[in-house]
Order: sequence, then C-alpha cells, then structure tokens
Amino acid sequence: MDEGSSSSKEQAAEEALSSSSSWRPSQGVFGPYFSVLQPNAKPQSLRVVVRRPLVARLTKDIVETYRICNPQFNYSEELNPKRFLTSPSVGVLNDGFDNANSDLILSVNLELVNLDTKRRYVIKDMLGHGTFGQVAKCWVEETHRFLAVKVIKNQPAYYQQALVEVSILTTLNKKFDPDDKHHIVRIYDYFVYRRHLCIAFELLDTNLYELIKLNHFRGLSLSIVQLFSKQILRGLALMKDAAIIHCDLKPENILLCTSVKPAEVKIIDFGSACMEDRTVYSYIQSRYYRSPEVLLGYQYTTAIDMWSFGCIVAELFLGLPLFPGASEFDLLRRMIKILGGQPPDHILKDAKNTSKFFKFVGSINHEECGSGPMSRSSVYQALTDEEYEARESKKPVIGKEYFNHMNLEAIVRKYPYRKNLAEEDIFKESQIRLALIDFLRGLVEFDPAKRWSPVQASKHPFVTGEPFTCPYRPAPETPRLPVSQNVKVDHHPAGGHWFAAGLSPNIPGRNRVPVQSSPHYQVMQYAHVGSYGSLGSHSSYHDGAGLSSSYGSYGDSSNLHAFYSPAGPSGMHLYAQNGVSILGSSPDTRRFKQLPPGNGLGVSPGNFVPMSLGTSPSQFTPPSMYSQISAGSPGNYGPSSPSRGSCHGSPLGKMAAGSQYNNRRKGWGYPGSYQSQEISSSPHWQGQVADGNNSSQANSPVFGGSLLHLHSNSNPRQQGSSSASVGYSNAHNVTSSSMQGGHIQFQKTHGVHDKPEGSNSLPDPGDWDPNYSEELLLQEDSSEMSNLTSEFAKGIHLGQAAVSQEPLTGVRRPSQISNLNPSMSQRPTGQTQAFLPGEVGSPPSGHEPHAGFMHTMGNPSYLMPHFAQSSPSRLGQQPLYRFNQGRPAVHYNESHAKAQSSHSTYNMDAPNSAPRNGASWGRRGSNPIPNIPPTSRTRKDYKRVV
Ligand SMILES: Nc1ncnc2c1ncn2[C@@H]1O[C@H](COP(=O)(O)OP(=O)(O)OP(=O)(O)O)[C@@H](O)[C@H]1O
Repeated sequence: MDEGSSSSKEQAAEEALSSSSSWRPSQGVFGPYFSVLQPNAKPQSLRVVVRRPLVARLTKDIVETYRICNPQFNYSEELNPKRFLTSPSVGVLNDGFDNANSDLILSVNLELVNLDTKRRYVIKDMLGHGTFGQVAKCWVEETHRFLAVKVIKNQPAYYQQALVEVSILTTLNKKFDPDDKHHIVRIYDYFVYRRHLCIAFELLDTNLYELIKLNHFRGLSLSIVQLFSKQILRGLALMKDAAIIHCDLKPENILLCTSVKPAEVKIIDFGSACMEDRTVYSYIQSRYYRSPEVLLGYQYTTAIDMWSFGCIVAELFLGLPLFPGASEFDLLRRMIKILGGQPPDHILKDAKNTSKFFKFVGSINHEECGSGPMSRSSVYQALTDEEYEARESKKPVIGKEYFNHMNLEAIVRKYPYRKNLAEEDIFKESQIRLALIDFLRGLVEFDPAKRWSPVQASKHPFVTGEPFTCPYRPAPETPRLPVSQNVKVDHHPAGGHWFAAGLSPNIPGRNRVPVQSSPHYQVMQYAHVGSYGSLGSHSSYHDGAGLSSSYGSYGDSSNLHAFYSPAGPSGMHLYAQNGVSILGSSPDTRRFKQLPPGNGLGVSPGNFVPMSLGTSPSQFTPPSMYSQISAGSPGNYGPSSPSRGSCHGSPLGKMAAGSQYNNRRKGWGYPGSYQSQEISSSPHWQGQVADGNNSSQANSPVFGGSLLHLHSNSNPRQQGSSSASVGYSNAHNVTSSSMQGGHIQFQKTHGVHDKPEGSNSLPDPGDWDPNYSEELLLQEDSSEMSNLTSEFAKGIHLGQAAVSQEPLTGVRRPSQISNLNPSMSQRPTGQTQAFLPGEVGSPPSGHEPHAGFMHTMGNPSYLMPHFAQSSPSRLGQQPLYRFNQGRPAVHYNESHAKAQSSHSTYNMDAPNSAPRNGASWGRRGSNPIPNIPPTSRTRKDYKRVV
C-alpha cells in the first residue's frame, strides 16, 4: 500500500466522520473491519503502512532524490571517486597497477577478470591480507554469489608458491574430499589478472583468533572446543591421508563457516603446505604453534600439524596461547615448564639446533642433577637463561607468563569456571577438563612418534563425548615406511603434475593460466627422494572414493603426484634461468633476489630463483634477509601478533612482532587495573586474579554453554609473584599426582565460589595482543563500532524463517545488540556473548560448493560454486584502507538461550553434528555484549620482499 492511498483513505475517513452526524463505521477508517463484520460487504484487505526511516529514504534513494530536485542531475557510477582497499594505493610497479609491495591496488568495484572464462569478480571489500597477498570479497554476477579471491603479490616466489597452494588444495578438494566433508576450504578458480595470480575460494567468515578476540580473550565453551576439535581433526586426517603437511596451522587459519548449521570451521591457507616427503624447509610454522621438532631443526612429518592443533585446542579453551614464546628459546622454555618434560634424546642427538637450547651433560650427570624429571633420564639439559646468554652473547628474549600455574594440568583445571554454574555442572565440567588435559597430553607430546595421529585423537573421549575414566591409550597405527622416489616435477605454470588429475596439459580451457599469461614463467625440476609410504594404515579417515589412493600412494610412482596442475598447456618443461642450475638445488641455495622496484613490470622473470613444490616463500630464507617491514604497512592495523610475525618462519618481512607486542601492554580501563611489567624485568609475572565476585560466567551449564563462554574478570587485579616459581619438578609432580596408577584421580574442581589459589586470572588482552593499543582504540570511531557491532549482531542470529525465505542470500540481519557501548575505555562488565550456530547462515541445502567445484575443474564455463552464504557487503561501512581480517558474521541474539546436555556425544561420521540432543550450543541468555573489541586489524605485518 503506498503512502498516497493511505493518506487518501485517512482523508476519506475524516470526511466521512465530519459529514455524517451518525457515525457509520463502514464509511471511514473502520471500513475494512466493518466489512469483516458484514459478510456480504465487499472484502478489503487489511494493510499496514510502513514508513521507511528518513535516513534510509535520504541515502538509499539519494540519486532519485537529487533527480527530483534537479531533473538535469545525471549520475554515473564511473564518476565516483575510487575507494581504495589496498594500502599504499600509489601505483609504482607493474605499469602503475601495483604498489611498492607488489600488491595489486584494489578498489571497490574493480573487476578481476578470468580472461579464459570471461568471468568477472567484482571486488566489494577486503577480507584480509597475509604474506602472499590480499584476500578480497568479490561478487560474481553470473552466479549471484560472493566469494573470496586471494590476489597474490606480483613476485615470482609468491606466484610459484601460490601455485603450490592451488595444486595442493585442488587435490585435497577433488581427489580426497569431493563431498566437502573434511572442513577444508574449497577452491573454485584461479587465473592471472594483471600479472597477479588470483585464487577464488568459497567465502568464509571470521577466523578463530578473531572469535576469541571478540570474546575478550576468554576461552570458548568446552562443547564448542569439542565440536571444532572434531572438525579440524577431520581435516587433519584427510591431510595425513594425502601426506600433506599444512605447516601453518593456527587460529587465524581456521575460519568459521556460518552458512551451515551448526557452525562449521574450515582450514584455510595452504600457502605454506608441503608434501610429507618434501619437507625441505626448516623454518616453518608460526612460533606459538611451532612443534619441538621444527624448532630443533629435526625432520618432520604431518605430526607437526598435530602439535599445532593441540596448541589451538588449548587456546580455544583458555582464550590465550598455551606457549606464547617471545623467542624460540622462550618457546622451548615454556614447553618444558608447562609439559614437564623435554624432547627425547634421540631427537636431541640428531637435531640441527640442539646446541642452541641444550647442553650435553652426559650420563655422568644423571645422578648429580637428579632433581628434575628429565635430568635423570636425559643426557641433555636445557640451557638456563644465563647459559644461553653466555653461549649466544645475547640475553634471551623472555615473554611474560600469562598463567598462574606453570603446568598443563593446573592451567586447565584451575581455569576460572563460569559464574553461577551449579555445583553439579562444575563437577561435570571438571571431569571434562580432565579429559581435555589427557587429550592435550596426546597432542602436545614432545616425541612426534608418540604424538597421536588425527584418527587416534578423534577417538579420544574428549572428542567423542564418552565418559572419561582413565588415560586414553590409542590403538597403534601402522608406521609409515620410507620409500625412495625420484620424480621430476615441472612446476612451471605451463606444465606440471597433472597426470593423475586426468587433466591433459593441452585441453583448452582446463589450463587456467596459459603460459603466455603467466607473469612468472618458471620451471624447475624437483628431486624427490626419501618419501614415506603409508602402508595400509588402518587410520585413514578418508571415506571417499579417493581413499585407496592414499594408501601406499607414495610408494607407487603412478600415483605419486596425484595433484592438479594449476596451470599448464605446454607439458613438462625444464628450464634454468640466468644460468642458475636448478637441478638438485638445495633449499638453502634458493633465495629471493633483491627486486628493484620501479621497473615498470614489477619483477623480472630473470631475477629470481625458483622454488620447488612444497616450498614457501615464507619458508626457505633466513629472516635476516627479509627483515624490513613494508613501508606500506598500515599502521592502523597494528603490528603482527606474536604468532604471526617473527614467530612464523617467514622471511618476507615477518618481523619480531614479539617484541612489539611485548611493548604494547594496554590497560583496557579495567577497574583496579594491574601494574605494567615489562617482560625483561618480569619473566615470572603471574597475571591477575579476579575478584571472586566478578569472575562471572553466564548461567549455562557445562555443555549448554555458548560458543563464547566468557570467563569474566571484570575486576582483575594483579597477582603477586609469590606463586611464580614453578619448575620442572613442580610440573612433573602435578602430572603424576593427577594420574596415579594409570588412572585419573578425579578431583572436584573448585568453582568461582571456592577459588583455588591464584586462579581466576586472565591477562588483559592488551598485554599480549599486539593489536591493542590505546591509540588504535581511539581511532575506532563510533560508526565503525556500530558497524562492527551490527556485523556481530547480524551474524549470530538467523531465524528459521529467514533461512527459508532467503536461502541464497545468506546471513540475515537481525536486531541489534543491546547495551552497546562504543567506548573502548571500559572493560565489559557484562558476561557473555553468544554464538548461535543453529541460527546463523543459510541452510545446508544451499551449500553445494562441490557441484560447482566439479564443474569448475572439468569445465571452466561452469566453474562457479553455489554459495550458500553471501553476507551483505560491508561496502560503504568502513574507512578506506581498513583491512578486515576475518570480519565476523557472528551474530548474537538473546532469545535463544538454551541449556545443553551435560555431555555431548559427537559422531565423527557426522561432521556437523550438534551437541547431543540437538540443543543449541551457542547461546548465553540475557548477557548482551556491552562492547566489542576492535576486530578488523590484522595480526600480520604488511610485508614485501626487499
Ligand atoms: N575463503 C576465505 N573467506 C573469508 N576470508 C578469507 C578467506 N581466505 C582468507 N581469508 C582472510 O584473509 C586472510 C589472509 O588469508 P591467507 O591466510 O590465506 O593469506 P596468506 O597470505 O596465505 O597468509 P599467511 O601470511 O598466513 O600465509 C585470512 O586470515 C582471512 O581473514
């Protein structure tokens, strides 16, 4: 009903009323009602007039309004000023298309075009950026879908490694996980645009780091930790079957996928991945998640991902990294303290870097220094700070301690419980925490040979939800046996290992990056030796058609490279460039060459040395070679997180973010805020202790919790350092005392009403998150906060009606969060934010990426997937140059608080299964988020090859 007819009706009603002395309801505004009372009267439909808000009318229809005001007004979109998403946006390379960092300068509505298929990807927003380039949210008109396009830097090394990502991911998707059941991001397309390799992925939501951050660095509820663990394990199991090592597993690389219910997570970023038999680079993994064998320079396998996974699980529960090492020395020191052990001697004996961290004490010292658990059984002893300093001629960089308890058991058991939990729920959760401890023990195991595999871990009671009664002993798996192979791999975009993929190198249209369009024409031969074959392992997780090929596939040359060439119409090529022999080149000889900027072409193909499959630009060069942070680093986004910067093995400018971070302790306006302590002077700082009255948690039972269970410390204070001294023996004792005789001694864990000493303490996020700074917080304008908040609000609630009405349009925007306080100067005093997986995203029926994907791989003209999710663009909502890493579509709604069953039982065969009894697990009632931390800063530096 339009406004005109409405007002004429009102007018008629008024006239009827005024012209007639005897009031007759049938004549006026009551006419419609009257007709209902008089069945013979002509029926009129009841209508409600909804006036659109003035703001909407003035903005959405502004062009129309202008036209009404001035008929001469002629609007054209081309006249709009460019809204740049890339920073810096000054074109200095590649004919002005690239900035000084070799990033393509992206702007809103710029079209990335796949020249082969003519498909156009219209950029709408920036999703994030990383070492390899930028990830943009793009709209594809043809399919009416949003997706994520990673635009790789215009540098040969990045280009080459990005092809590896394409190859590995395509293989994982198509060969090992055709039905998209293993929580690995889907790849849909790749092409070269303006000398940049562009890779199109399904669009996902926020990453787990951002999620934790949204929860003010409180841990997630155990039910969510379970659910996500199970899903990630499915992905890891698949990767193990495929003998692929991710090499950079961390919360940032696990993204929510809210288009399915309940929420799913997916593993992304295979840019550092490698084959298990090509572990040629030793500088890998982000530091917090780096395994001992990588740290020590020992040979590694897919087991390093299981270590990272253990760290992630712990972080999901604790809200903070388990091993936030400020340096490698600090990392190892933390591992030893928290786990109460050290790497086994056979590793220390052979590892390259042992002498950096250990001294050889020999058998004679066993009896002498027998106080610690490991000293009696090892001929190696970890260096003390002083010994390290003497050996390295520099002080070790030591980070702050964030937990009051320095051993795993105590850290988990004494982590604050949510407020108002009933005694029985506290007891239940305490039992599950014991299961979690046992679970973590199998993951963060020093010996990679003893570390559980994904399948073994997935059968742990913590994951299955079965009662935990005694330490888990997984069934043994068939060990992998070394297999020798010598295979030539043409890694040129024009050729490659496409045999098993069934892709002819000469089939037009299937080779998406034709040689002539390849900006970085590069070929290499890969010497492939010493691979490992999986000989009939019973542990395969893969339930699809591709399973059999994973068994022993690496002992069979015909199956050896069952990978998809990302490009290559011209078959196998072997080239050496600039006289550089690439045959048999060791990783150590491969280095980036300095690339002079401003040559108009970005890079010269002759200026670099190629990498092999399985190498990452971020993996093979000492960091010293790439120590310069890009000048283009948008300061607005803060420095790298400790987990991202120097901790990663990236040579590409991943700097010592740890030190930056350590210098960026920020008070968040906590009442009673603790004192600042710099790491160097306070290596044993023990964090804070929350006031008992303020250790609030929401009311959900243990397993009825929200995704984000908030261990609120609204009134924290600093804990004295008296409890700081925890050594090896202490850690060991706790371990043994809690697991005597092979049985867990169940101890009732104290809740908030009965606080154990030094518990209930969480650090200020500003303490450890480098992205928090008062300056940056001040830069958060209120509109942005509103946007952020509404993003959050929008994501978390999607009623069933919305799902059915808008199956393809993705997340529906619900009502806002109440009590939003845009001020960042105050610590939230409310309790919990919630996440409702059952209420977000589009229905699974709309999620058929695989269908699209298969088309993609087989026929480029049908390459687009069916996206269930197309969250509304944030176009126009953000300041320029603002990167939104993992911007959440996590929404919140109060009306869906549900209790959970006390235990969740998850079926590993049902990847998306909800906690048992179907109860919603993502909700916490009546605890709206009072304010939300800024989320859109990347944890990464903006990098470049210098
Ligand atoms: N499919 C996706 N959907 C939504 N956002 C994504 C997607 N892929 C990546 N992103 C966002 O872009 C960021 C960078 O992506 P990615 O990690 O793949 O880049 P990278 O350059 O390989 O990073 P790194 O430095 O860790 O190697 C991610 O952290 C994430 O926030």
